[in-house]
Amino acid sequence: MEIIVLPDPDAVARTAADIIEERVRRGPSVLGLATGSTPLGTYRELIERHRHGLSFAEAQAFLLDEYVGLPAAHPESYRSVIRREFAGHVDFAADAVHGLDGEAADPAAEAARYEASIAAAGGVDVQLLGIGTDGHIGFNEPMSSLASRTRIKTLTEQTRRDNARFFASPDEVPEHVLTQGLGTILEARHLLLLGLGEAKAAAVAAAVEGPVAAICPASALQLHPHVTVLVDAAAAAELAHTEYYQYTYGRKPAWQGF
Ligand SMILES: N[C@@H]1[C@@H](O)[C@H](O)[C@@H](COP(=O)(O)O)O[C@@H]1O
Repeated sequence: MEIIVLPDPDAVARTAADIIEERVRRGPSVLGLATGSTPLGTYRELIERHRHGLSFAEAQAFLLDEYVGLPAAHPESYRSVIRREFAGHVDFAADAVHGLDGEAADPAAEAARYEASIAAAGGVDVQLLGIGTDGHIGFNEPMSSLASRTRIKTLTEQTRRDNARFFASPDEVPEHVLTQGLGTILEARHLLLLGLGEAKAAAVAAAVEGPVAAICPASALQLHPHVTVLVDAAAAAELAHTEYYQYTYGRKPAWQGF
């Protein structure tokens, strides 16, 4: 795991975009996209680079999760959010951006279909991840099995409160979601976890320096051979070993498989 502490959210966005750009330029790629506010700067940076020639025409993308019960056209469905914040501004081919159908009559069948389509694409090359204040990734809430696959989950009250800002009222936040499982996420070849702001400091510290435990789903990343964690100074505030992370970052090329 490489932990890179950067001065501010802009530096996190630029570094995340560097990693994604490097993979996209290397040839056909499969990107794993996250929603939430954390990756928005990265998406803005990638859109800007697209305006300067970076093409996503050979890339495919898979979303991490989706609310159950929201139609695709709802402004807060994750399929809408990704189109509005990123995919709609770059040149992905038609049908290259895949999401879960939150309105599927049979959520288990939808989850199985999604797993199969990720596999058919050859798996995810770079998976972008945010982190919830409770340590969730995707919508894998605390106590999710570290081996879980794509499935329906019930949101915690805390996550519903955290996400209420995107809806007209807290009651409108769906109670259920479909999410890639921790086992699914761990199959991506490179995991890129972003943490911004002091509200994430405790979750980042638990994920990176705490024990691997279902109480902090993001701690499952410690089991993966190629993880890059990009945090701003505020989100790094509760890490105990920042001196070491800064020291190593200055001494070897970042994210290239150390
Ligand atoms: N399902 C998403 C996660 O993928 C995201 O990481 C988390 C944090 O959101 P934010 O980045 O807005 O803090 O929110 C949601 O619950």
